[in-house]
Amino acid sequence: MSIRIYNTLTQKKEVFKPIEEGKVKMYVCGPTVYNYIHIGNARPAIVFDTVRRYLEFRGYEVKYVSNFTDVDDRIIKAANENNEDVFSLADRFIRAYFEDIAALGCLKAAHHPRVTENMDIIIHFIKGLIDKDFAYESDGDVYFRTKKFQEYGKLSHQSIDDLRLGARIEVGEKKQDPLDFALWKAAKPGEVYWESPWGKGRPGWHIECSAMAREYLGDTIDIHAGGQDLTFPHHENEIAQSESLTGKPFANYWMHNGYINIDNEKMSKSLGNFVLVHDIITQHDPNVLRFFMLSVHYRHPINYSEELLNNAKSALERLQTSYQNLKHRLEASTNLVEDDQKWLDQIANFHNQFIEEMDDDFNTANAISVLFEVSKLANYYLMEKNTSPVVIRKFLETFEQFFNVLGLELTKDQLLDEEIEQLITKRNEARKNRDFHTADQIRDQLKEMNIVLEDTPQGTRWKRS
Ligand SMILES: Nc1ncnc2c1ncn2[C@@H]1O[C@H](COP(=O)(O)OP(=O)(O)OP(=O)(O)O)[C@@H](O)[C@H]1O
Ligand SMILES: [Zn+2]
Repeated sequence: MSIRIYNTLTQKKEVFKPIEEGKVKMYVCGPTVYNYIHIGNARPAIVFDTVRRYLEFRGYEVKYVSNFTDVDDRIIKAANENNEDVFSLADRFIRAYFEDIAALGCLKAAHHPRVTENMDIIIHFIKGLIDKDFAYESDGDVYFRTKKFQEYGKLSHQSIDDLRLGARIEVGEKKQDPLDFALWKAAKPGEVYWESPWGKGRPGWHIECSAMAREYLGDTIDIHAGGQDLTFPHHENEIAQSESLTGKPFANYWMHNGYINIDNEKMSKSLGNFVLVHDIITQHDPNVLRFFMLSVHYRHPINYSEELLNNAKSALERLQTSYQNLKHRLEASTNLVEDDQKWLDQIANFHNQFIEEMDDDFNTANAISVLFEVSKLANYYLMEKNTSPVVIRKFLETFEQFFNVLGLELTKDQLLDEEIEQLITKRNEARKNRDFHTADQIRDQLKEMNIVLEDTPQGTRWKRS
């Protein structure tokens, strides 16, 4: 079986064929760093990190690049409001971004290029477009000549004529046609600027990604990704710029994640309806947030609520407990049992199912359902009187592999079911011996670990609070 990817460009799932066998070049549009990221911004980071992990699991060597937009209007505004210079503000939020996404289990990219460190290659790219008459200078600004790129609209499936209907030239813009967009913006007085052949200024947003993707990955890349809102105009413009310059396709597969919504409205900084990753990971294990995101297919919207996050927490804990119980039992299993093969076959079957689901456009939601099937089978197996280390190890390995592909952690500071049972037995013995001091100590120790005991005529019951 091969991996199939839903390609926004063709609006179809397509079999994935890399440009170079065994290698994948992948570019994911990164954040504009003027604030902490909210959980909507975290979705592309988590989703495409999982795509990368899965491609690596399937044997590809992935070169993953994700940029920082570290100069733009919003950054300049935030820096002014904060009485801080643009560079130090951007730097602060880049550091915060790395901390947040590392907590969420995202691997580092091969490169995290910043716009301000790639000004030469951006200016060079713009010059190339002017030389080919795909761009023109106008009073210190440079604009892309959109109508010259015949295929404009192919990613967002809109015709140039339709787009023209909605386009206006804003006050202060010096373009020749309403569809043209800025590649270089002349600096306003007092603004941060870079020298260029067109005077002091800074780049437009779209050109940055075209230039940096080409610099770090080449003319044509395999996968270009980002949130759904980037399809138009950002990615459409990236295609126009890159393909006009090189005459080659820019990216073979375009992937877009759906929104994180709150009360069915897109979470965004401008609407103020956001939950910062920075805050939420002080209250919840970041693994829970990652698990929550991956429980839904990446193209579907997620309506965020605290309740859903709590459900994700219990679901993840069920899987983790199952793993812990297996681990605990491993030491106690010595027998090779005759029907080992029957269990091993069932586990292998789940293994194949997991791969089938992930091959199908990275369906993490269904892959997680397979994990629950593995866990159900494991719990059932642990009820057997004789267990074999071979089978237990296979269960453990399966959990470890799948959790690793999803970027999730299996262990946490929690007592195993069997450890709890042992402590309860010890406590009951102490009570029988009228050693109430020890009995109380055990009860307190368990309480600290959020385990509540209830003594009933049938014996002691326990639950996690
Ligand atoms: N609510 C959301 N759900 C999913 N992805 C999102 C959401 N909001 C932004 N993104 C994605 O986050 C990534 C980083 O985007 P960026 O830093 O430009 O944020 P943004 O779109 O400006 O956010 P905001 O709309 O809150 O200002 C992009 O890939 C973008 O598509
Ligand atoms: Zn981009």
